[in-house]
Amino acid sequence: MGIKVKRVILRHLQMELKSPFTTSFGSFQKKEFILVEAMDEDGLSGWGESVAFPSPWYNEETVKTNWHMIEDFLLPLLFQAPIAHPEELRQRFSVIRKNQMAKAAIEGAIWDLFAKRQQLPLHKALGGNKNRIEVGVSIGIQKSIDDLLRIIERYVQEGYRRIKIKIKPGWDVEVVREVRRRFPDVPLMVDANSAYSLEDIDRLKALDEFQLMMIEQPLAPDDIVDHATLQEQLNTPICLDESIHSAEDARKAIQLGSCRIINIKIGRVGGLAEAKRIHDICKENDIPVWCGGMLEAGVGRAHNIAITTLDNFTLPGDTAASSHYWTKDIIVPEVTVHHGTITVPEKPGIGYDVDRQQVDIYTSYAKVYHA
Ligand SMILES: O=C(O)CCC(=O)C1=CC=C[C@@H](O)C1C(=O)O
Ligand SMILES: [Mg+2]
Repeated sequence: MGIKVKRVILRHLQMELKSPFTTSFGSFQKKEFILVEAMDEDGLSGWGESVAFPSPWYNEETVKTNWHMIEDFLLPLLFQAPIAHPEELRQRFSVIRKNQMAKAAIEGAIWDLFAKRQQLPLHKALGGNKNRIEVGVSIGIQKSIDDLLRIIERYVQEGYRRIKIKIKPGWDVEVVREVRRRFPDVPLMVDANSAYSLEDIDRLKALDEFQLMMIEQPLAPDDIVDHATLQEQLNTPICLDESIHSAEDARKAIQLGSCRIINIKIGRVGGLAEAKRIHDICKENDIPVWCGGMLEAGVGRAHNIAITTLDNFTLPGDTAASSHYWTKDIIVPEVTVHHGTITVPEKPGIGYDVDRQQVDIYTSYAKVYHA
């Protein structure tokens, strides 16, 4: 018997980050996002989180475009017919071009609902096979190299399994050299968020001497051709983030040799089902994957933990502890990291309870939609 979604509540939340997060394209002090609650006939709730930011810096979606897409296009499709399995939504939503983050927010809530109805933890419903996952941490651009070194020191001591730092022209080779001098053995990677072009090839080649695990998304967000040219000339593996929106994109990037690693973000690729497909294609081609982060609150973080239990997620992801971002998260218990690992929760669904009181505190407005 399929899932009949009776009601969906969209909430607009605002949460203050403990410290600002700065990348090559901008700085965030607070997180503004849409939380999705989908209810079935039995009164069970499934939860999803949109990872779109308020401004279209990382990609073209925003909180407002997501709200519009969900309200005007995706909810009518969702309410149209019962859902036997959440994987059906990929097909049902395919009449809407792109808008992956909006689709993923709804699909995530339905996966949670589906798993709860099956009395299964989400990671089992997805076919995962780990009870513990390894995680790293992503550190934004800092005011000074000394500040950066101090922050890295703290996370290395906390046991995070790899350190990712953000780079941009003017904050790259010299910074990485200092980090390596101080931490010669730490698993280290850099993320450029598309701040370079092929004209910067010498600068990027200069990073080869630092034994980086990878360089994430050095070139344009819509490119896989120049990345192939660059990868040919670099020893360091390129990891694609912004350029991969689907399993088809992954197939083409692998075929062209544009990368040796892929960062999977559930929101960027349109949901858990597509994330799984990318995982599978990468696995067939010996391309390791890891789970990226979008400064998620607890619900999105729980989805990230679940997908990371698939076996080709062999590299530590960006899923840091709740306390790395928030004074108080929206789930109970919060996500905690011990010796660089997270214990995968075994409760049905996303495995954490949503703290409704905390959600209310962060909610600026909400709207209820009936089937
Ligand atoms: O801690 C996290 O959630 C990861 C943060 C992170 O690295 C990113 C968040 C948001 C946009 C990007 O700058 C980015 C990334 O590109 O991976
Ligand atoms: Mg990235």
